Amino acid sequence: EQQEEDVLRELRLFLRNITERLSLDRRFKAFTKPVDIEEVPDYILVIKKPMDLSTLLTNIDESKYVTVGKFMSDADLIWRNALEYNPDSDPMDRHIRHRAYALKDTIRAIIRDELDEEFERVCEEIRESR
Ligand SMILES: Cc1noc(C)c1-c1cc(NS(=O)(=O)c2ccccc2)cc(C(=O)O)c1
Repeated sequence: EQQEEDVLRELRLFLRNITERLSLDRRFKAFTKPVDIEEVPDYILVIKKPMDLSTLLTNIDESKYVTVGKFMSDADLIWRNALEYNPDSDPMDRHIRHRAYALKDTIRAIIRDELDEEFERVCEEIRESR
């Protein structure tokens, strides 16, 4: 009913705000768009579920996330994929891994500081009721 739509709208605003802030951070430029298959042809052979910040934003707009937890699983794919595809000790791989870990820590710090547990519990109840 209307209250549920109000909660889901507030969730979309919260998640859009986080995603846009991450996209503005220069450290995360390589995570803003899907990895370019022309540039990195074997990427989709290695990475089963590509994810990036612009795709997160589209998913939010399409009401794909009913809880912060569902959003977090997709957001975590971004840095997990980067660690998986760039495991070597050469400087380029190390550089993208440092940014992947910075993304992981930044997402968790924002959620810990800004997500109201009671709000997430209400979102979980809506998910279970659907
Ligand atoms: C991400 C990612 N995961 O594996 C790799 C490898 C990367 C990655 C991919 C690219 N090149 S790209 O054309 O696919 C692109 C450019 C700008 C925004 C988004 C993607 C650049 C870099 C970089 O560090 O600059 C990293």
